[in-house]
Amino acid sequence: MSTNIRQPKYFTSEQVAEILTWSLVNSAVEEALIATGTTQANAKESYAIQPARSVTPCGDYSQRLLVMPGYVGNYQLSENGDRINTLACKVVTSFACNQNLQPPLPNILANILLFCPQTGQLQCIMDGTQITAWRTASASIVATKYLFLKRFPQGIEKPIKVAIIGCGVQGQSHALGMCKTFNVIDISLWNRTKSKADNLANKLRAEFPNGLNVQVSDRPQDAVEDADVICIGTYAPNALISYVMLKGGDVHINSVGGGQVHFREVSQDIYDYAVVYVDSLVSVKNQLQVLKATIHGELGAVIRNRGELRRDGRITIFQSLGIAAEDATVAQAVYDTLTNANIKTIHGSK
Ligand SMILES: NC(=O)C1=CN([C@@H]2O[C@H](COP(=O)(O)OP(=O)(O)OC[C@H]3O[C@@H](n4cnc5c(N)ncnc54)[C@H](O)[C@@H]3O)[C@@H](O)[C@H]2O)C=CC1
Ligand SMILES: O=C(O)C1=NCCCC1
Repeated sequence: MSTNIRQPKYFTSEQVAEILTWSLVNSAVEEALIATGTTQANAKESYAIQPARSVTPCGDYSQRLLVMPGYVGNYQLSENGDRINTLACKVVTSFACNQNLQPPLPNILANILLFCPQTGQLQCIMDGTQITAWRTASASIVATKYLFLKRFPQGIEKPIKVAIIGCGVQGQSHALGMCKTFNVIDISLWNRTKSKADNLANKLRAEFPNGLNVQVSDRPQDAVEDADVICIGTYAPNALISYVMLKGGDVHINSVGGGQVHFREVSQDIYDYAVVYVDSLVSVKNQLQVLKATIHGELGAVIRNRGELRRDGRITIFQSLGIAAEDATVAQAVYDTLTNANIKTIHGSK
């Protein structure tokens, strides 16, 4: 039998990295968050179908394979772009031992499979390691914009002080993304091994030579004491920050670390005072049962103006679990740029 099946393209980590910019990733991730929460095909709105990811422990829980399928329908990658559909599946491993290898490997390694949404044929496999780092920071950026900066008259122009707790892959992408996207005047870094925070500080000073004050802190409490926005992403099994460490007034926390013992890096007393939003309520059922917090709603619902933004919530937490729709829309934007398809995507500086 003759066959029209074509070989999928393969895009390396270097090819993907060439394309990634904060404006491209932020708009793709915002679309994914908006689509999440509507699961029905709908002529007017975007929607997303993303079953709970499967997790296969490989020996013990510190080594896991996660499979994250997602379909995002009827969405736009840019304001004037056509409405498109994307079918993708990220296959990602999280092996905590990788950092001890010589030379070290990232703990989290990913590939994204992108399929033709009409035929189901595999179009390409692209490295997803960079995309995971960028899209997770980007979800925190979108959360900071809608849950925090929109509270103030200056909006995204408001000068802010940021703290980064954990300067691994996520800490680095959060620091760079926050400083590229917002008016960050001060950034404080803390990491268990101080040299990692020092390295990130040097990188930030080189990248933002004017107007950004970069500090390395000896303790988490020193890093967060003046912070408006805190980004925390570690494998810590115990709380690293607690309520008394926070400044009074408005504070927003992006909590991305899952870790081996789930979701313990922010203390219970902060959850008790905070208004908590998530990326996906479906994921909460599967992954967040251990968390003793009332989940107020999905970030996407706030963006769509369907979900209420609680005005009395002076402390907000964006509890990020990571969703397939984010990987799908970013992978689509990268694919379109690399292949010149749907080319009305937005580009910007790195
Ligand atoms: N929400 C999401 O979408 C995603 C969440 N993650 C989670 O983010 C977290 C960080 O991931 P990566 O940056 O890729 O890892 P990484 O290994 O690059 O960095 C982890 C950092 O945490 C610190 N750390 C580890 N154990 C600690 C402890 N007991 N106390 C204090 N600090 C500790 C390390 O010093 C390191 O700098 C992990 O929990 C990971 O599962 C990762 C990807 C996506
Ligand atoms: O969303 C993701 O991608 C991941 N989340 C938790 C850790 C592994 C990757």
